[in-house]
Amino acid sequence: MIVVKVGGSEGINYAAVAEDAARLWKEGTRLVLVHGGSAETNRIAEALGHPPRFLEHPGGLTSRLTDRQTLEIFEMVYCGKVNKMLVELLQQRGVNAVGLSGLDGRVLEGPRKKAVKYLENGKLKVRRDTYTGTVERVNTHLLTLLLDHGYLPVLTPPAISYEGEAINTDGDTAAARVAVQLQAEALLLLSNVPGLLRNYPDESSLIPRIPAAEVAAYMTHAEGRMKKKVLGAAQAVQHGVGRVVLGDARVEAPITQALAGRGTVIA
Ligand SMILES: Nc1ncnc2c1ncn2[C@@H]1O[C@H](COP(=O)(O)OP(=O)(O)OP(=O)(O)O)[C@@H](O)[C@H]1O
Repeated sequence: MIVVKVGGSEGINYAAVAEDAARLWKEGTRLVLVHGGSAETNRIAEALGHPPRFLEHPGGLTSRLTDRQTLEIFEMVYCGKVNKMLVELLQQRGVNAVGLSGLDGRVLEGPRKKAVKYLENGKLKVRRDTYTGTVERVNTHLLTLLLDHGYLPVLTPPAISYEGEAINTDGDTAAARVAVQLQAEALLLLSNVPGLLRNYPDESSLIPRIPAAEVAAYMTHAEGRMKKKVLGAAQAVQHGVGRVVLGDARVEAPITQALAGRGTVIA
C-alpha cells in the first residue's frame, strides 16, 4: 500500500502522475491518491474578487485564511476542478478512480480550530471565525471497501469537523494521517521541487536522505509551506510508515522515481 500526495503548486505534471499511477495500479499496487490545489485556488479566488490571504503563525507556519467564502472557493477548486481532472485522467487510462473529499463518508475527520493565533505587524492576534482544523481520524473502512473492490480513491481536503462542518486542512499532514492509518509502506509527497533543498531555490542543493530521528533538525531548511511536508513526513515515520519521500511531480514517472529513492528520503 502506498499513499501518494500530489501538490497543487505551479508546474505539476498531472498527466504524468496519472499515467504512472495507472501503470502501478494495473501491476497490482494498492494506492490512494491525495491532492492539493493551492495555485489554482489563488487564481480563482482573485478572479472572483475574494483574493487569498495567508496568516503567519507563531513558530513560522503559514496557512490560508479560510472564511466561509474562501471555504466555498476552496471546495470549487479542490473538490471540483482538480479532483475531477485527476479522476478523468485516471479513467482515461482505464482506472476506476473515485473522487472523494474528506467530507464524503467522513473520510478525514478532526476538530475545527476554536481559535487561530497569528502575527500581524509583529503583534499576536486571534481569529475565531475560520473554517480550519486538523485530521485526527481517517475512515479506513470506506477506503478499504473501495480498494478491495478495485476503485482507486482520489482524496482531497476539506476535512469534516466532529460537528459536521467542512474545515480546510493541510493536504500533506492529512496524507500523512491516511498513510499511518492504512499502515502504508510508503508515503510520497510530490510537488514542484526535487525534494527538500538545503538552499531553496537552488535545486542542486537537494538533501537526499534524512534519518527519521533527525527530522526536527532539518526543519530549519524548510520555509513556509515546505515546513508542513517535513512535519507530515516526521509524523508518518514516527507512526510506522516505512519511508516518506519528498519528490518531484514535474517529471515523467514521478511516483516510480520517488519510489526508487529520487528526492528526499526520510526513513
Ligand atoms: N527548503 C525548501 N526546499 C524545497 N521547497 C521549499 C523549501 N522551502 C520552501 N519551499 C517551497 O515549498 C513549496 C512546495 O510546497 P507547497 O505546499 O507550495 O506545494 P504543494 O504541496 O505542491 O501544494 P498544495 O498545498 O496545493 O498541495 C515549493 O514550491 C517551494 O516554494
